Amino acid sequence: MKRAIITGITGQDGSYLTELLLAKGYEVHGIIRRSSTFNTGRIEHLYQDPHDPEQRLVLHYGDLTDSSRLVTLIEKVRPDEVYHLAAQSHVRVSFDEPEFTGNTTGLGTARLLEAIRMVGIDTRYYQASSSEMFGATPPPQSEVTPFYPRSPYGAAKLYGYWMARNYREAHGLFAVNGILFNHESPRRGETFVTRKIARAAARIAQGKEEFVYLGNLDAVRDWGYAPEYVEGMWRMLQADQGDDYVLATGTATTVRQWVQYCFEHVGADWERHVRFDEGYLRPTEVDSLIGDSSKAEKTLGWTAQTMPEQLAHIMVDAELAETRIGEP
Ligand SMILES: C[C@H]1O[C@H](OP(=O)(O)OP(=O)(O)OC[C@H]2O[C@@H](n3cnc4c(=O)[nH]c(N)nc43)[C@H](O)[C@@H]2O)[C@@H](O)[C@@H](O)C1=O
Repeated sequence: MKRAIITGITGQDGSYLTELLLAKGYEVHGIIRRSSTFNTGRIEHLYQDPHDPEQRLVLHYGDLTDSSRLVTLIEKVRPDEVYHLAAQSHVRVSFDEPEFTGNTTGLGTARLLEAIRMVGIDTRYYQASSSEMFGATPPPQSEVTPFYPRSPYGAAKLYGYWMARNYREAHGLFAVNGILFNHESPRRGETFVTRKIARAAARIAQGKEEFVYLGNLDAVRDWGYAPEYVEGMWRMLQADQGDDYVLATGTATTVRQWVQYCFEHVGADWERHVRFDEGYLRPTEVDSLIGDSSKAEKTLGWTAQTMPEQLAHIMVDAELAETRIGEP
C-alpha cells in the first residue's frame, strides 16, 4: 500500500486529493494545524472512525513553521509521496501579512524539503506552485514563461518553486512543480472571488441578500475545476522523472463575465446587485493569467474538461442546494 503525506489537507485541493488517493488504495496522512475551532469540515466525510482498522486516513497535528515536527512526521510516516499544498494562499491578505506569508508559504517549503533530505527517505515531492508567479508577464503563460510576481504571495511561491527545483538538481530529489492556474469548486474558500460571487448570486436569488461588494472586475483569470487539477498532481508524481508542468484551461474570463455567468444562471440582473468596494483592490494587480498546458497534455495526457461557464453553474447550483438546507 502506498503512503502519502498531504500538507494543507483541510483545504479545497487537499480534500479532493485525499478522495482521489483513498480511491486508489493509498494510506493518506494529513498534517493539520491545531485550532480551537474545527477546521476539518472538507474531509469529515472521509474521516469517520479513527479506531476503524480499515481507516486509511490519518491526521497529525503539525505546522509549516515547526521544522522539528516536520522531521519527526516524515520519519514516522516514511511516505512514498509528499504533496505540499499548505500555504497562506490569499493574495490580497499577503499584502497585509507579507512576513507571515513569506514564513509559511516560502520558508515552510524549505523546511519541508529539508526535513525530507535530513530523514533521507526516497520519496516523490509535489510542490504547489502557482500561476501568480507569472504576475505581470503577459499571457499565454507556459513552463518557459519568465516569472514576475506582483504580490508577497507570488514572491513566496516563486521561492518555493526554485527550492523544489534546487532539491531536484542539487540533491536528486524526485521533485515536481505543478504550476496551477486558478482552480475552483464548491469547496473553494468563501473569500476567493469565484465562490464569493457564486454564493452571493444564490443568496440574492433567494432574497437573503441584496448586494455583493467587489473590487476589480476587469482582471482576467483562467478558472478550471479543482477535482480535475488534483488528478493532474497525482499524474505528475507517476511520471518517469521530476519536472514542471502548467495546468490550465487556456480560457480567458474576466471577473465581470464570471459575475454574468452566475447571475444569469439564477435569472438576476447583476448590475442591480454588484457594488464597488475599493477595499478589495490590490496595491498591484495581476491583470491577466491564461495558461498553456500543452506540455501536461503531451506528457501526462492531462487536459481540463470543465470550462469556466459550466464551472460557474456547478458552483451556483451547489450554493442553491446548500442554502436551502434547513429552510422551512
Ligand atoms: C492561482 C492563484 O489563484 C488564487 O489567487 P487570485 O487569482 O488572486 O484569486 P482571487 O479569487 O482572490 O482573485 C481573482 C481576481 O478577482 C479580483 N477580485 C475582484 N473583486 C474581488 C473580491 O471581492 N475578492 C477577491 N478575492 N478577489 C476579487 C482580484 O483582484 C483578482 O484579480 C489563489 O488560489 C492563489 O492562492 C493562487 O495561487
